Amino acid sequence: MKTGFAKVGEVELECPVQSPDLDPTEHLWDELERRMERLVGVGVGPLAVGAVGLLLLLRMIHRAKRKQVLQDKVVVITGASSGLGKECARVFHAAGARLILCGRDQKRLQEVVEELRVKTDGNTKTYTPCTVTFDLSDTATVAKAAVEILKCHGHVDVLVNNAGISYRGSILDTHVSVQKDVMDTNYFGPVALTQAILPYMVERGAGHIVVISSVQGKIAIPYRSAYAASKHATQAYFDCLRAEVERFGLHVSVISPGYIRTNLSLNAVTGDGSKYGVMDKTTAAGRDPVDVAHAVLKAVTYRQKDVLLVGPLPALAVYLRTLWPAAFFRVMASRAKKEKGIKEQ
Ligand SMILES: NC(=O)C1=CN([C@@H]2O[C@H](COP(=O)(O)OP(=O)(O)OC[C@H]3O[C@@H](n4cnc5c(N)ncnc54)[C@H](OP(=O)(O)O)[C@@H]3O)[C@@H](O)[C@H]2O)C=CC1
Ligand SMILES: CCCCCCCCCCCCCCCC(=O)OCC(=O)COP(=O)(O)O
Repeated sequence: MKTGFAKVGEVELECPVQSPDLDPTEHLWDELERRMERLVGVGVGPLAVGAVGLLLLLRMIHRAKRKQVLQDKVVVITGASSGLGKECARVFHAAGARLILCGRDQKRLQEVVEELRVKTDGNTKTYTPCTVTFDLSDTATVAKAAVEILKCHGHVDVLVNNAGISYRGSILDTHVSVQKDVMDTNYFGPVALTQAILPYMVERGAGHIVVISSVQGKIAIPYRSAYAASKHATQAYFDCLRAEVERFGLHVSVISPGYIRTNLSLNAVTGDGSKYGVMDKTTAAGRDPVDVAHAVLKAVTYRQKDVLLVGPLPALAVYLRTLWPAAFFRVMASRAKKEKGIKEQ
């Protein structure tokens, strides 16, 4: 699909154009005109009409761009059975992508497929997703899973490495095997999957790899050693990848959210490998996964390289870690003592 220019008054706007003689944005302009006429009809002032018109115009341009980037594209999502992965499945499906949903539990994946099978959007051609079941922590089987994935549609346009597990525990009480397990799921699994699919993307000279990291990929907080380490490693690996594959026309997005309202804390492991099983207040008060899924879609649409999705305090912590590390370490040490109920000297 090419990019062309649509003229509105004296302003030239960049919009996607399918071919020189067929402009898919034409119906958008008609719709905009209809809506404006309706607004003028109910007596809204010209300035308000202009503002609403501009917003509608921006939304239409965004939708056209999204369609251009995602309609019919093959999108693989790991951890699609729940939480953020499930929401990503919903938004990428609605954008017209051909989905390949991955997880360990075929029954739960199938429930997502059934939900999406019946959901169709009038304006967008949608597809029934495929599923591939495998355990990311078993890196030996990931290459086999990649073959299954590639069999679905013959190629992959977008790989969303979303699956992950969290951890809670003090380093003193944590088995090294737990450190390794978290690293396998959150780091070596996505690395193995990415490296199995990458040669096919390079061969086609097209592809976008997304990884869901965390703000804990940028700052390390106490009692999260295994998780923060896996996310720091993730950030580093995918930053290297981005630089290395740019010359093949491939794109890499690292998404680093703060707390999201999912089952992440319920599913987290502790220092002895047992399930934490608690819905933390921070998780319950986190962002709506739907909003985060839309941010992932936006990162793919606009090829954003590094997206930090946090409030002002964690954002400040990220800058503090770089610009004034001593202050950051003080805050973290004090946080560690507070969590153990130890009074500051
Ligand atoms: N929730 C939050 O506060 C935040 C989450 N994130 C990140 O978002 C991502 C998604 O997590 P979220 O949706 O919150 O949590 P959930 O626990 O709801 O989802 C995790 C998903 O990962 C899958 N998964 C876990 N272990 C494996 C494995 N060994 N092999 C294959 N799949 C696995 C699970 O699938 P199944 O069990 O069916 O196999 C599940 O679908 C993670 O990478 C997480 O680190 C980042 C920042 C904040
Ligand atoms: C001089 C001014 C100092 C101000 C410093 C502010 C320091 C604030 C600390 C902020 C810490 C933010 C931690 C955020 C953690 C987070 O959002 O993690 C997201 C996840 O990945 C969730 O995982 P978890 O398993 O930990 O729930």
